[in-house]
Amino acid sequence: MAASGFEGFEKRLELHFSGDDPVIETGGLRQLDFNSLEEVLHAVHCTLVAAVGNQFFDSYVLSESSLFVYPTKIIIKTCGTTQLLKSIRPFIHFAGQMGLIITECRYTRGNYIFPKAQPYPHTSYKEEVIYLQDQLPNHLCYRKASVMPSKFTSHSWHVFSACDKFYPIPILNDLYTLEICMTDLDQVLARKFFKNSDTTGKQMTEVTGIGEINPNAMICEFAFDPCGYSMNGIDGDRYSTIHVTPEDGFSYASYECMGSVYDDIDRILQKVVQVFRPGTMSVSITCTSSSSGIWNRVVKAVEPLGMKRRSCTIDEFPAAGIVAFQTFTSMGNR
Ligand SMILES: C[S@@+](CC[C@H](N)C(=O)[O-])C[C@H]1O[C@@H](n2cnc3c(N)ncnc32)[C@H](O)[C@@H]1O
Repeated sequence: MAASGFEGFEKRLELHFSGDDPVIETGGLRQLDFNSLEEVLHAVHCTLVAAVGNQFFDSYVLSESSLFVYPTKIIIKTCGTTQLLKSIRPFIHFAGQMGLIITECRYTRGNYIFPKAQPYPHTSYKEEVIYLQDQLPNHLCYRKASVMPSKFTSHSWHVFSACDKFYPIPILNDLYTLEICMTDLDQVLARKFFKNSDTTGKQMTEVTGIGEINPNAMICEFAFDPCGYSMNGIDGDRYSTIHVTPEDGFSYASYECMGSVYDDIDRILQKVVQVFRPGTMSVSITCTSSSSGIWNRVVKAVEPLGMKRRSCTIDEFPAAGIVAFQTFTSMGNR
């Protein structure tokens, strides 16, 4: 942990693979054994603390955030001073042993609160991109790196994506990835993420209202000592995940989910804002269809709760599709 405080902002990596049908039908990457996963996490400098899965995917709560393993996709997000990008080579290696080949890589993150505490290769975005370029095989030939700005130096969105020659144009579907980063949490609400001697993660999920964000989700949570909270939600083939650093001075919370444009995203956003009442919030949506205008629904959902939109930036990336990055600040009535 950094001497200055805990770095809540996560680094997030999404890797896609392809292979023969029999490999995928028998579980694909879900067949990765425990020792292999431990080896990858050792390189990243974090550990497994809880796990739950269903017929579609496996989810793991980590000492620093979360890991999701689908048959042909891995999503791993880690915070603190972890070295997330060091997982790329081992994941590609273990997937290769199963006959799976990487087809796509996406890396996203916000702005570190304590950038000077980050170890190599996370010392700067430039260094991260050089490292990513070096780790990925040549067949991922379509690559783009960009920093999407906002009005605040504290919130910008770093995006890198790479894919092979078959997928430069995203496959259109109704799915999106929603990534919310919140700072300056309401202090009264943040106190709920501090443990008493007998507080359980399950109690935090209930008391804070997190359990109401998606009542259909099966939740696997962990309460850290003396404070901090992480959870993974599983709802069919969709995941959601929340991580909370409640300490004053560097409080941070994140919410992420995979959703469909037909879902009630307004309700999800409103519940998330009500659980944390952040001073500043960024909302990033990655989707393949521009016609959905899903990002406009974000403004309509959160402005009535006393958040004002301060910026909106839109860009396009190979395979990932459209990324819309918006920032909001509280109007002060929280
Ligand atoms: C829940 S973890 C996940 C971090 C997540 N990215 C975030 O900031 O929202 C971080 C919180 O747990 C606390 N914590 C306590 N023990 C920890 C440990 N062994 N490893 C990581 N975090 C720990 C940290 O101080 C911090 O408040």
